[in-house]
Amino acid sequence: MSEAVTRTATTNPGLLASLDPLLREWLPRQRWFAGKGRPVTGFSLVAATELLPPTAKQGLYHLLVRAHQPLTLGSSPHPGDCYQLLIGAREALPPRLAPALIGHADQGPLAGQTLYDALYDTRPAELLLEALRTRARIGGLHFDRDPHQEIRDGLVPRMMTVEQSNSSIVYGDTFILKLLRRIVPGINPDLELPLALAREGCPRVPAPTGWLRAELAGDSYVLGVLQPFVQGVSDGWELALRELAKGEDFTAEARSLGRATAEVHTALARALPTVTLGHTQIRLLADGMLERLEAATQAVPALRPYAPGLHSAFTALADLAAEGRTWTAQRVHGDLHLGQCLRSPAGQWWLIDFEGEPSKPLAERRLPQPAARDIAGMLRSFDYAAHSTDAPVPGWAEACRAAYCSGYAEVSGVDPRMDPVLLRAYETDKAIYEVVYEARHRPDWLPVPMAAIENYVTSDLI
Ligand SMILES: Nc1ncnc2c1ncn2[C@@H]1O[C@H](COP(=O)(O)OP(=O)(O)O)[C@@H](O)[C@H]1O
Ligand SMILES: O=P(O)(O)O[C@H]1O[C@H](CO)[C@@H](O[C@H]2O[C@H](CO)[C@@H](O)[C@H](O)[C@H]2O)[C@H](O)[C@H]1O
Repeated sequence: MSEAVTRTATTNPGLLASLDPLLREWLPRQRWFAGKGRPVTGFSLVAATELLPPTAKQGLYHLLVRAHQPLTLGSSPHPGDCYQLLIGAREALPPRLAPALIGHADQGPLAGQTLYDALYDTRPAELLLEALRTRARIGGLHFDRDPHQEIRDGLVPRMMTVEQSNSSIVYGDTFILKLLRRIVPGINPDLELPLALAREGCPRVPAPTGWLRAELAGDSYVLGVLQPFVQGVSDGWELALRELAKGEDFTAEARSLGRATAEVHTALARALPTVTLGHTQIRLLADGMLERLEAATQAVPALRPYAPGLHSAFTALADLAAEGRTWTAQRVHGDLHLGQCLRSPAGQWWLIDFEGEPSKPLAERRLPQPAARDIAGMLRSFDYAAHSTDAPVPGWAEACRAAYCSGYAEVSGVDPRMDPVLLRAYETDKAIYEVVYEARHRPDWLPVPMAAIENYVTSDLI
């Protein structure tokens, strides 16, 4: 295997001739495809790296492929998002790889071969781990690791089957490798923040063991992060729904989650620069929220009747800044919700997935922001859980929200409820984001954030 990973890479633009017709069908169906609802008008190959010696029987290609999509119907094609793909080619697929099928190529260099998503396949997955272990460099792909953490040989890979925005492979219940699907140049917070937290010795986040980057035309792209796999965990979302179904209280867990969030925020504020936000910056923040509201009402017409009411949450924030109020901003998680929190059987909470909101530009995701942004995300999540159950428990979300804020205050010394205008602005912004997210990805869930939207415009309560 090490022979394979040290081979010189080749770039083969002809591959697209084989892939194009198949990707047009397959790519838009993937959960992680970011351009849903807009037709794909073509592809261009950003990079292609052969990871196995091509034989008549099997091929393995690491590809970065740009999908061209017009911004709106009839407009000119825009450069499009770039996706990371690991494409396998075989004469025929064994039944265990049926879920990975992309299609049968009938043109180009791979004509006659069956193409599939090779992350599901054992040998390609092993090869990625081996490359990280040996710090391999294959063409523009740089595999690296923390020299202080050992990566054992012989760990058996399995593809994760949970709903997620990227794709992850678990190795022998010891490591988890997340391969980012939509990739952008620059420092990715999904690697940057866990590395910074590891340096601070923060025990609430798994410390990165390895990482995969691409160096292309002077730009660096983070493609994947390997972390220790926390065994036997349940995520906060599963736990919350389980307790709700039993009509059980979740406030002890919510409080402990508030404490864990504050631990992470405190460590991030120590590890990376903080700034003070004054009138100008808060005005920009509020303007951004207003713009997102405007864009969301275009995308989801059901939001339109609520727009004036939602507007006031953002103007109230700008008004406060105009009166001279300032806020501290720091690096934050950026997309915190119950599904990003894992609880180990020993009762410890771990926070994962520091990518931020994937739809936002990287530079924006890396800006220091008030910690209230993450807190608002979690508060929304308790509300989501309460609205997603068949057996609603009156007051459940409110009690969890209060316990979470109390736990947060116990560790940080700051109770988020003391800043209701900021919290409300962030919660409203998050609920609007969720409306767009659900409309695009899970239309059946749209009523959940819509209920919150309705509530925000009819109540003053946080
Ligand atoms: N270190 C870990 N230990 C155990 N499970 C993990 C770990 N990291 C992620 N997971 C599992 O993988 C899922 C997806 O991870 P996440 O980082 O949220 O990916 P995505 O960005 O694709 O949504 C999580 O919901 C969790 O179930
Ligand atoms: O894929 P990610 O976890 O990075 O985040 C995206 O998907 C989430 C759904 O899987 C979405 O979260 C929303 O639904 C959750 C329940 O499934 C709920 O706990 C969250 O509060 C709610 O925001 C998230 O917004 C989106 O970015």
